[in-house]
Amino acid sequence: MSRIADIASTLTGYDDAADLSVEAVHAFLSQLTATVVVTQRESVSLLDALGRVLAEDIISPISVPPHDNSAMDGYAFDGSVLPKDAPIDASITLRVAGTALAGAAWRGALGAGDAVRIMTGAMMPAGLDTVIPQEFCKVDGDRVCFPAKVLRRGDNRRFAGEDLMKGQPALRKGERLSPAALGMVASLGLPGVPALRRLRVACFSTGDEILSLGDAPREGAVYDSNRYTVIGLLTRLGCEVIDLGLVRDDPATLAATLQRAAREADAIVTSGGVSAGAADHTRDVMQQLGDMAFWRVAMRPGRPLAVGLIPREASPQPAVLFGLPGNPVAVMVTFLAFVRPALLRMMGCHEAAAAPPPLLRARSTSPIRKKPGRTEYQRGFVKNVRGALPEVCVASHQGSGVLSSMVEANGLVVLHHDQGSVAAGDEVDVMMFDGVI
Ligand SMILES: Nc1nc2c(c(=O)[nH]1)N[C@H]1C(S)=C(S)[C@@H](COP(=O)(O)OP(=O)(O)OC[C@H]3O[C@@H](n4cnc5c(N)ncnc54)[C@H](O)[C@@H]3O)O[C@H]1N2
Ligand code: MOO
Repeated sequence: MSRIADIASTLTGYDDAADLSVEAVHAFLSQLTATVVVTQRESVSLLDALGRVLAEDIISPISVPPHDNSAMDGYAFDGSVLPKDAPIDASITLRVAGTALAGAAWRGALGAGDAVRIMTGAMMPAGLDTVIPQEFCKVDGDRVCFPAKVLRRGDNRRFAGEDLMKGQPALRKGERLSPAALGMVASLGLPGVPALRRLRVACFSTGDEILSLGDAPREGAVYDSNRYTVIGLLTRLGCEVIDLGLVRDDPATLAATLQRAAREADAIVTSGGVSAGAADHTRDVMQQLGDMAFWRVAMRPGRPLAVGLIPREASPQPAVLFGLPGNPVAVMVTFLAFVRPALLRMMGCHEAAAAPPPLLRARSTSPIRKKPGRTEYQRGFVKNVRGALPEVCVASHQGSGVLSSMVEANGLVVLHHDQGSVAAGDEVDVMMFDGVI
C-alpha cells in the first residue's frame, strides 16, 4: 500500500470522494510529517540563531543570577529588625556601614542593625536580606531613616538561580529560538547553540497565464504574485528557500522541475494547477512522479489541495509536496492552515512550538453569512476596545483572488466547520497574523 493510502486508512471517516474537513487534513498531515523530520545538526552562533530549532536540550552551566542581589537602588538591611506590630507611623533608623555596587560587592564587617547602601544588581552583603528603596529614605550623615510599615522582610531581594538553576534544563530540544530565548542563552554565557539544519523548501508557480516580473503585460495574463508570497512565508518560518521560478504548463518541464525540487529540498510548495481544470498538466505530472492525494477540503478559500511524497534518489526520505491552489488568498490561507504547522514539525519543533498560535476572541462589528459544513477564513481587522473584547471588522471583499484585503487585514476570522452565520456583536475566533506572517 502507498504511504498516503496507508495513512488515509488509519483516519476514521476519511473519504476523499467527499470534501475533507480541515481537522481531517490536520490529522493526516501530522502523521505524514512524523516520519520526515530533519535530524542533521550544526553549531550556530547566537547572532544567527533567531528562529533556529534546538537540536538538544540546553542545560544551564551556571545559575542566573549567579548571586543573591538587590532589585532596587536603596539600602540593604537585616529584615529581622522590622517590628511586627508597629504603629502606622513607626520608623526605623539604621547606620550605613558602606556601599555595594553592581559588580563590586561590599565585604566589610557589619554591626547589628547596620545597613549597606546598595545598587540594583549588586550582590547582597552576607547576613542582609531586605532592601528599602531609596525614595522612602531620609539620610542624615551615616544614618538612614525610613517608615517601618512600607515593606516586609525579604522584599526587593533577588535570589541566586531564581531565573535559571545550574544543572537544570533551560531550553528544550525542538524549541524555536525567539528573541527572548536568544537572550536567555546569552545569559548563560553560551556563544552558540546546537541547531537542526534548516529545512530546505523548494517552491515554484505554475500556469501558462502567469507572467514573470519584467515580462510585458499580455492579454489574459497576470503576474506571478504567489511565488513572492510563498517565499515570504517560508522565509518568516526560517526555511532555506530554493526558488525554482515559474514553470510553464508543459509536462516535461513540470516533471524536470519537480524532480529537481525533490533532489534539492525536503519539502516542495507549488501553486496552481491542482483543481480539475482541463488545461492543467500539473496534477498528472505530480501523480506520475509521486504518491499523491488530491483533495477538496471543506474550507473557503482553499478548496483544492494536493499533498504527496516525491521519492528522492539520494535519500530514503521522500520530499513532501504541498500543491496549493492558484488563487493568491487561497495560497496564503492553505499555507497558514496546513503547510506552516506541517513544516514546523518537519523542522524538528516540539509539539508546543509547532502548535498553531492561540486564537483571539473578538466581537464582529457586522453580520457574517456562513454555511455550516465547512471552515471559512475571512480577512478582518482587529482593534482594541477599552474595557471590552477587541472588535473585528471583516473586509467587504473576500474574493480568493483579492490580495488587497489580505494586505489590509491583521488577522483571519475563523468560522469553524459546524458554525452558522454570525450576527453583529457576536463573538468570533481570530487567527492573528502578528508573529505568524
Ligand atoms: N469546476 C471547478 N472549478 C474550480 C474549483 C472547483 O472546485 N471546481 N475550485 C476553484 C478554486 S476554489 C480554486 S482556488 C481554483 C484553484 O485552481 P488551481 O489550483 O488549478 O489554480 P489555477 O486554475 O491554476 O489558478 C487559479 C487562479 O489563480 C491565479 N493564479 C495562479 N497562479 C498564480 C500566481 N502564481 N500568481 C498570481 N495568480 C495566480 C490564476 O490566474 C487563476 O485566476 O480553482 C477554482 N475552480
Ligand atoms: O481555493 Mo479557492 O477559492 O477556495 O480560492
